[in-house]
Amino acid sequence: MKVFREIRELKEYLKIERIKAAKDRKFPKTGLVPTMGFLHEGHASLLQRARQDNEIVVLSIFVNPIQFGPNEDFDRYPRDEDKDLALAEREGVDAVFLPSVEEMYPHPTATKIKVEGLTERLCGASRPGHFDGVTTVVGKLLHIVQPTNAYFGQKDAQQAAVIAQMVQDLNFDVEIIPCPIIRESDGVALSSRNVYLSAEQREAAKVLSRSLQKLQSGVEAGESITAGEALKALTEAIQAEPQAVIDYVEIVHYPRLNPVEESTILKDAEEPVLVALAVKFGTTRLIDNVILMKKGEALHV
Ligand SMILES: Nc1ncnc2c1ncn2[C@@H]1O[C@H](COP(=O)(O)OP(=O)(O)OP(=O)(O)O)[C@@H](O)[C@H]1O
Ligand SMILES: CC(C)(CO)[C@@H](O)C(=O)[O-]
Ligand code: BAL
Repeated sequence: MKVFREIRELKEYLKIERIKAAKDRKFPKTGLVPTMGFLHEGHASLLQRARQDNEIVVLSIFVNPIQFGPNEDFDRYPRDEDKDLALAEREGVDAVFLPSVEEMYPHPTATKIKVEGLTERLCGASRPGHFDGVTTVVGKLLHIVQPTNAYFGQKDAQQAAVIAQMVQDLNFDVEIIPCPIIRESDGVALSSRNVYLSAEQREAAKVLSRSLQKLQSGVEAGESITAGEALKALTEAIQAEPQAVIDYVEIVHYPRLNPVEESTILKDAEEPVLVALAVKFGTTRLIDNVILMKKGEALHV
């Protein structure tokens, strides 16, 4: 496994790998998995999917300062390079890209990529400018690596939709592959930020997946619950947990994120429905969601 800290070195490596393959009249597919590190089994699942689909797998690890707000956790975001490299090696990654902030942003960023509309709701409303930072860094990574496929987790469902929109609007030649949420055995979605939680907060955090999954199994079992009723039930369940402070609970169509009418019976919705929430436990903000779809329907971003 190769580790690159400079853009120039990574591009040179990819060029050589592609020239070598071209001699055998092959064009190797490249899969990119962008992350902020402190890797867990959620990240591993993206790497496994990338390994299945591609000849070359590139993992990027970069805690991107421009997607954090001034009062957010950029400085204390968890980092563990040795552990990350061991997980990457275990998953058969070919190249890890670990740039410094100066390498990615040698000048104050005069140029940003902004996706309008989709970024104004949900996490975009709570974290102004966040998605401009995400699309700018992902745009740069896509240009640097030129992957065939790029992999994003559905835990960040809005992020996957925003990136897919950017790729479509700006004609990036890449397939965006959404991957399912990986959860702990008690239902809590894996997240690097879970390390911030005290034992009591970690216990309380179970309310998120428990209430989302209750809704999902009800809808899948054919219950006629409306979007308005679902929103009320979810909000009440979370408010009943004293440690939890709701940032938002929303029910929208996916991937366009347009609101679902309160009177819509969820099991009859024409398009997939995203039930998404962001909830604070102390200073730690967690997100989680479920996507309600018709049986056998495939997820598109
Ligand atoms: N539990 C999970 N299941 C599937 N994918 C995940 C999971 N957690 C993170 N990912 C995906 O991994 C990629 C990198 O995410 P990131 O490094 O921010 O990890 P994270 O655990 O979500 O961290 P954070 O705690 O900052 O939200 C994103 O595409 C994200 O959606
Ligand atoms: C996609 C990403 C790596 C961009 O910094 C980040 O937002 C994340 O880890 O989900
Ligand atoms: N996984 C999303 C990155 C962030 O919260 O900044």
